[in-house]
Amino acid sequence: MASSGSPKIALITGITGQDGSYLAEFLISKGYEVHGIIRRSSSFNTGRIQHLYSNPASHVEGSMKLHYGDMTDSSCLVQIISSVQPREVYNLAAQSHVKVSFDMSEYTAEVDAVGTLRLLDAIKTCKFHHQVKFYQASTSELYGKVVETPQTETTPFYPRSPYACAKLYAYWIVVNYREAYNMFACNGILFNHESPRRGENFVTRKITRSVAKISLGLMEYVQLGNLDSKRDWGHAKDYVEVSSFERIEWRDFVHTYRLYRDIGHISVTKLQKYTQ
Ligand SMILES: C[C@H]1O[C@H](OP(=O)(O)OP(=O)(O)OC[C@H]2O[C@@H](n3cnc4c(=O)[nH]c(N)nc43)[C@H](O)[C@@H]2O)[C@@H](O)[C@@H](O)C1=O
Repeated sequence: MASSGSPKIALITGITGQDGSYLAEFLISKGYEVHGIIRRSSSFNTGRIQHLYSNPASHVEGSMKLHYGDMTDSSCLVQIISSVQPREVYNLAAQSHVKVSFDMSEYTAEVDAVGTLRLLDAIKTCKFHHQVKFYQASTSELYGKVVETPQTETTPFYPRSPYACAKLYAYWIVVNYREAYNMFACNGILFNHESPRRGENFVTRKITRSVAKISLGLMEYVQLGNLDSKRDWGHAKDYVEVSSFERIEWRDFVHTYRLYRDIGHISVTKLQKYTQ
């Protein structure tokens, strides 16, 4: 167990993604020992965190350690939690593409919904549920067919995709673990957030990449789908910092939400601390 002088230990699922990479950077800059779970792939999938290796050429890890695992594999989650002994767990792993969730709905539910349960259960199986702070990357897609605008923590959910339905289960299982086991478990409901590291099949990167290609004469036009969609956009770097327990410890979170709202975002970053 880490003593007070030891670095804080955080485990991030989805560390190779846009948010995972920014969160890893942020926590490392705060002196954390960061562990990440990566899926085995025949090609390297660590492009976004490559610069966090102490020696990128040889993949020698610095204050970041990677573990092979998968949200669909309970035993590997138990094994990783028991060996890492994290104090903070950030669950950012997901099949995160809304359109793809209609094509791969069962897989989306396995990873996004049951995967969250597996991770919580792994923490409990290891008997770490009273010492771990757990953050769940929740989503504004829970509001789906919105019931009121702007949305707040009390706005009813109305999910409209297999992705949103899976994330709704994850949201409630986190609440349930908090209430049933008195676990410090939080949901951060994040609206769209973008960056140069955004996946290329999300609409922002699709447009920016297409514009670049058009300007270079490599493409004639870009074809889009539904142009009536409305989104609230922020920068991923800001969003993960607000979501980290590093920030929550020194700032009242509801105040942070108000700050966000007051400066023009309708983003609701909801972190529900358990109440004794
Ligand atoms: C908060 C939420 O945010 C993200 O979900 P998303 O908003 O669906 O992401 P997007 O950037 O792919 O789409 C934005 C909107 O733009 C529409 N759209 C039109 N034409 C195209 C088009 O050609 N491609 C794409 N991808 N979208 C298009 C599309 O139908 C949608 O209405 C994920 O992080 C998700 O994980 C999450 O939690």
